[in-house]
Amino acid sequence: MTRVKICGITRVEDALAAAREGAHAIGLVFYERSPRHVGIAQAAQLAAALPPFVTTVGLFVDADPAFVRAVLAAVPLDLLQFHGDETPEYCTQFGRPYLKAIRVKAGVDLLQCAARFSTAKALLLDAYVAGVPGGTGATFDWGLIPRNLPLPVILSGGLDPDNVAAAVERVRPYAVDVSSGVEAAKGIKDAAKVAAFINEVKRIDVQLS
Ligand SMILES: O=C(O)c1ccccc1N[C@@H]1O[C@H](COP(=O)(O)O)[C@@H](O)[C@H]1O
Repeated sequence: MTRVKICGITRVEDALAAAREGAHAIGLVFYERSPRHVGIAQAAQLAAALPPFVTTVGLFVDADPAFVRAVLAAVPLDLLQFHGDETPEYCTQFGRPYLKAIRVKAGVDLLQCAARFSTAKALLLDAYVAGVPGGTGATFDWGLIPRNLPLPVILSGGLDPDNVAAAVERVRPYAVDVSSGVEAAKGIKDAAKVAAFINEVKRIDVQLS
């Protein structure tokens, strides 16, 4: 079963709609320059609104460790997502499970990345776009992903209801992650697109089983 994370949630109704449609995780963006950025109080409300068994992921980009600790003290995050140039030592200092995002472009050695971030729960593979850390809606060449990565792969970068089935069929990731591809506007999810995205993942899973 391919898990689904819906990232960049800013409204309780969007969190509930994602959970209702079967999302396994939601992502809260603690990166001030993102149009999907949430404050600590808002994030606490979003996390509290979720039903059980939906994972709450906190996304950070090269954040001050004191800020990450402040978020952790106020918001019950299940998993941390580090989406910048963080080192393994930085990522492990919080004593929490984490995902390490790698922005993929030609020449990147993902086997080396997996060895470097062996303490991560998974590698989250996103498209490299110069000057923007993520949430770009850009895809990358899925052929750059080795078949024998020793960590689970969470595929992201420009996924949407129209391409996610092809992505799952090609990459066979542990999970897929989407932000802009299911939005009505930046930070506002489109419930119909979220439903279509998750249904496409379920459909291709059945077809591949
Ligand atoms: O969503 C954001 O605004 C964001 C900002 C900074 C870093 C990462 C961000 N989102 C993550 O980017 C990828 C791909 O997003 P998209 O589907 O292409 O829009 C995804 O992992 C989001 O979690």
